[in-house]
Amino acid sequence: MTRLNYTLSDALPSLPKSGMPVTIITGFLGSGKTTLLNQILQNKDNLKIAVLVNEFGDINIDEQLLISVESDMVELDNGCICCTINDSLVDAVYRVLERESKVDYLVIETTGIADPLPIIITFLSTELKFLTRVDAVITVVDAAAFDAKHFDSQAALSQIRYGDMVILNKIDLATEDKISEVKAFIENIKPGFRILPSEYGKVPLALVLDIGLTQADDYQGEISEFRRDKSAFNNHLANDGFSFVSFTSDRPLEIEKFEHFLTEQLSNNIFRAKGILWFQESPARHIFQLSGPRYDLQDAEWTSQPKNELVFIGRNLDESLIKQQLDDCLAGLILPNKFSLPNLPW
Ligand SMILES: Nc1nc2c(ncn2[C@@H]2O[C@H](COP(=O)(O)OP(=O)(O)OP(=O)(O)O)[C@@H](O)[C@H]2O)c(=O)[nH]1
Repeated sequence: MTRLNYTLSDALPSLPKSGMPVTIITGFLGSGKTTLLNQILQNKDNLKIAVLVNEFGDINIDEQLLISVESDMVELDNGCICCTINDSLVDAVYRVLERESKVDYLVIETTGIADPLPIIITFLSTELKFLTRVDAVITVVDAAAFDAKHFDSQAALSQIRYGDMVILNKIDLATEDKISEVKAFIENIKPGFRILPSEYGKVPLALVLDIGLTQADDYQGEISEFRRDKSAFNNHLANDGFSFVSFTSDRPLEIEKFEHFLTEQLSNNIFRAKGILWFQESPARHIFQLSGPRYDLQDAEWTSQPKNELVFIGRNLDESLIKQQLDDCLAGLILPNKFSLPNLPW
């Protein structure tokens, strides 16, 4: 990946202000949040950035996709912090604040189906308001996939409504007309909104970190409502109807069978999939990404025992069917030599 010409020491001469600055990266499934986070981490210079990654599913794929971050700087939280807010989020932020080596900045990546509002409110209305400063809520939008139906997801709309700026990502995949259409849609929700077009999250860091966009006073109404009825903020998953299916295996897949699964069997209610794949035919570790109609595989090296780890996210998923289809992609059992049958005398 190319390094940006901006360094953080150029960009952020004024750090720190009061409280640890926090940037919340939100945006729908597959829009490019982890890609943006990787860009930030690759260009962070000497700034000590801790990241809090919240993932929907029971396998931490994002952790394995994050590059150039010291492992002790990542806090993980499976599930969805917007649904289990307060305690787990507050605890995770405390763990960051209590680190021996001082952390300069915290970046949070929410799940793609998270409503960012409860997360923002947790920072603005709990004891975290004395310890941190929400700098900006950045919404990553897929310029090619987003449309006025916003994936039939309340959370996707909330991500725009409660963002402080939009990174209009994947412009390489969108036509000029589509980009204008998405911009107009966003403008309509938030007139005058800052919209930054990008490819693979490549944006100058000075435009995304320490920009002081979040105005706590704007949230007084929501904070009162939240204090009155927390549950109203917690039911988006039921509304949006997303679920996940995860699959792991210590046996390799067969490439041809897996391709057949992708092209012939994959149900169209699967919106997003990601994982680490092991193919019988290849010594490489393959990073698999599927977002809407597109998928790709990137080669990497194994740093641990090869295995398959996959998560599928969508609506009304048939878990047993997906697992059966993937089981059918596994290579046949190969008996290790020591278990092979001896030459019998007859
Ligand atoms: N063509 C293209 N692909 C992109 C761009 N940005 C990200 N991608 C790809 O889109 C896929 C999803 O990107 P991620 O960064 O994992 O998306 P995410 O928002 O973190 O996804 P979730 O964690 O599932 O919500 C990956 O295959 C990325 O390589 C872009 O600007 N152009």
